[in-house]
Amino acid sequence: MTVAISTKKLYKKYGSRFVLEDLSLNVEKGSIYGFLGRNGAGKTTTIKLLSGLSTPTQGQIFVDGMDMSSESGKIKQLLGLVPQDSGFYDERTALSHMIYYGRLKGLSKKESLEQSRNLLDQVGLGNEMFKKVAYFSHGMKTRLGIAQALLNKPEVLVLDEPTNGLDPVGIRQIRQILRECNNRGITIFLSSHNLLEVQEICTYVGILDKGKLIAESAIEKIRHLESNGVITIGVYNLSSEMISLIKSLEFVVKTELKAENTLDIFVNSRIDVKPEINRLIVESGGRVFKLIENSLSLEDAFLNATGMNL
Ligand SMILES: Nc1ncnc2c1ncn2[C@@H]1O[C@H](COP(=O)(O)OP(=O)(O)OP(=O)(O)O)[C@@H](O)[C@H]1O
Repeated sequence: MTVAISTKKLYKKYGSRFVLEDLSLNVEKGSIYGFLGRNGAGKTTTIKLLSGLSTPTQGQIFVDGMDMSSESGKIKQLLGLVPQDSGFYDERTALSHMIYYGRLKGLSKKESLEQSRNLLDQVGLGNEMFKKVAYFSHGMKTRLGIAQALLNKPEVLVLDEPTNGLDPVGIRQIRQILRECNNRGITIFLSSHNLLEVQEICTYVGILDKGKLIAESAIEKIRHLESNGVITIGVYNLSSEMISLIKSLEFVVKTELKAENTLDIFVNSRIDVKPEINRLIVESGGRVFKLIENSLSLEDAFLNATGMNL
């Protein structure tokens, strides 16, 4: 794969405490990479390192093949950052804000005006460009932050929890904007603790837990980390012997008793194993009243991977 961002054995220490340890991640060019982790896992710390706002205690960062330690200036040119709290000047209009940042990024007056107008249109703020930022909603500010990051045509867009605190309409707007950016070839790296969000938009996911990358993969594979489906079986006369028999099946990862006679069976198999489970129960004298299969959500995969549901 062609790599847009990679880190090699990255460590970050605050005081005597490591908040990132041995972090080696690879973001494929053209992908939408979801960087998933709980509060305090180290997502913002990583984003600051990737965008050159902070330096690692140890390890290396490469963006588009360039080493951050020696070429951070060039990297900053091709990377657009949307931090969690973009500092906007309340008294400026959206357009004057954009032009100001365009100039800071080295664009000429004309280029800056042209790009600013186009980008504000792209993020749905075309009709609000003469409004002061002070009157913007949280969602509008997030969209303005994205427009700002897109000035000077970055190849990679890095966003720190872009949908945090937004309502469903705001979330959908951001998702749409990011998809359009990605369709134009921009690689997207976004952090989130919202599993559904990541599942909805990302093609790749890395799961960060207490400063360590515990999984990184195409989203479909993460979903299949331990089990790729949950089969719920209801048996009128479910017994502990029947549960033991089910547990002994090769493709069964674990079981969870939901109610007196209902069992969730986490399976890892590419073929439909319901008939085999049904046969086993019936042959042991069980009277089955329900047998359904649900695919495992990313949340379940995440909880499995972090061991939080044990
Ligand atoms: N400047 C700092 N000095 C000391 N500790 C810090 C500093 N910045 C972050 N930390 C600590 O590093 C850990 C990781 O923080 P970070 O903000 O990267 O997590 P996060 O995954 O982005 O969390 P959240 O989802 O809450 O934003 C936390 O324990 C935090 O308290």
